[in-house]
Amino acid sequence: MAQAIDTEEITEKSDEKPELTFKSLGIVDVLCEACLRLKWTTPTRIQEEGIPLALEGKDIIGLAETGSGKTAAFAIPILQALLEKPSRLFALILTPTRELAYQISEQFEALGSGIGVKCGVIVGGMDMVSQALVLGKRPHVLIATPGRLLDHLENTKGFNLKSLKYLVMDEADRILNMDFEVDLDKILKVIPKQRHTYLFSATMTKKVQKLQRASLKDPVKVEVSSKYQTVEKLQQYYLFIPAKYKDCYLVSIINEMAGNSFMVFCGTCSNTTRTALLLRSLGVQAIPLNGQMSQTKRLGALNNFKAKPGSILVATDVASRGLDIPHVDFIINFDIPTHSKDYIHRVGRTARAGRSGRSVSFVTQYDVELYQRIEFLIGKKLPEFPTVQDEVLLLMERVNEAQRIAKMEMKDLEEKKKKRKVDDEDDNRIIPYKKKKYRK
Ligand SMILES: Nc1ncnc2c1ncn2[C@@H]1O[C@H](COP(=O)(O)OP(=O)(O)OP(=O)(O)O)[C@@H](O)[C@H]1O
Repeated sequence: MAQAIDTEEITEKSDEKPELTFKSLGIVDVLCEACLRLKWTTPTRIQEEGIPLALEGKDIIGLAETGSGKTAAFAIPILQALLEKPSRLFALILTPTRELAYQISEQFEALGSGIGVKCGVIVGGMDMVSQALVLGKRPHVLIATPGRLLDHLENTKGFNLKSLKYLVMDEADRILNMDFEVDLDKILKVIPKQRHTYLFSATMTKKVQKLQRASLKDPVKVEVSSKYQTVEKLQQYYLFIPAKYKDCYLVSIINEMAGNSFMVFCGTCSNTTRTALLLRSLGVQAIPLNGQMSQTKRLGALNNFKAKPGSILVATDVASRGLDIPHVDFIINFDIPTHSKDYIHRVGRTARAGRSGRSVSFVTQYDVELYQRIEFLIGKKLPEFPTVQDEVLLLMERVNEAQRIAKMEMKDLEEKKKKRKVDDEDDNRIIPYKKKKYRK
């Protein structure tokens, strides 16, 4: 009898799966401790599958849904390699937007705090002096938007691209669809062949495969989601509305769901400004974010939104990729995205790291085809968001007044902008050479 109990115990124990931890993936203690400080106890799937391969030295193409921890999937192995062979200018991370570049830098710093990692960020809109200052500090990890990066790097004294051991393209499909391909070709030529390359995104394109054939050495594909998968815990809806009532429906949903943090996506920069002004005149905390804003204003807007749960970020697709703001619980596609793939990234700003979230896409009589393309891409038919039109239209009078105020304020802003332009042109006449150089 005693014998039988023993055997049962042994069988039970050997059936147990060994606990999955960062340590069990081969991560050194100092980095495991950093993960624990961030309250990450278990690796996510892309980390579980990607990190061991990266530690073996493989090149990786990683596909995993939004909010699934791809940043750490490439950051942890790079930090571990850096710890083994400390060297300056060790890794170059390319990413499509400025906000994302700073976010990635913060994540590297949080994970690498125990090993004293130094990060530098170079983004569009920075002048040459600031860029030179960043490079002058010779960071271990350089995070950059591609832009004219290589020209700057080549012209910077003492900067040797040959020291780079790691190249990452975060949101790889987006980077490869930007206008920077010439730069990329150059970068791939200059960085030594024995570099390690990681391409990560929640969506992939043929271009990534092309690049892979052209310049990666036998990469391993780690696909833990399908190409166009949205997050399981995200409740997605559409809402069919006549174009002339759009504003009313937006205000109605925001009123009804007051207390939630929203991201409202618009198709143009000017619509983000107009919509934010309209919401503000109705007493709603709305913050615009678009690519026409200055670097300082963009970062300010984002920090403002992050610091104020319950507020509303009204943004173009400049905010659709990669931004990780855990408290976002509602996405509104006020203008339907023209590229269906952007839909996946936009709605992926909520329901991150296992949380739940909701999204609603406004579809007017002009958007039906675009919307059908989205449904086809994600492979599902979405339910309609429940609203009562009669109740929504009760807001009409207040919204009309807010529209009028927003229109006037837009006009004011445009006039101010025109005046600034004239002032700039005057400046140009005084110091034409300097201005030209800085504007490049
Ligand atoms: N192992 C983990 N356990 C718990 N949370 C994690 C873990 N790894 C990462 N996270 C958290 O998950 C969130 C999303 O991570 P990240 O921004 O890297 O996602 P992503 O896959 O790059 O998303 P996107 O495709 O939208 O860019 C972050 O807040 C991060 O802190």
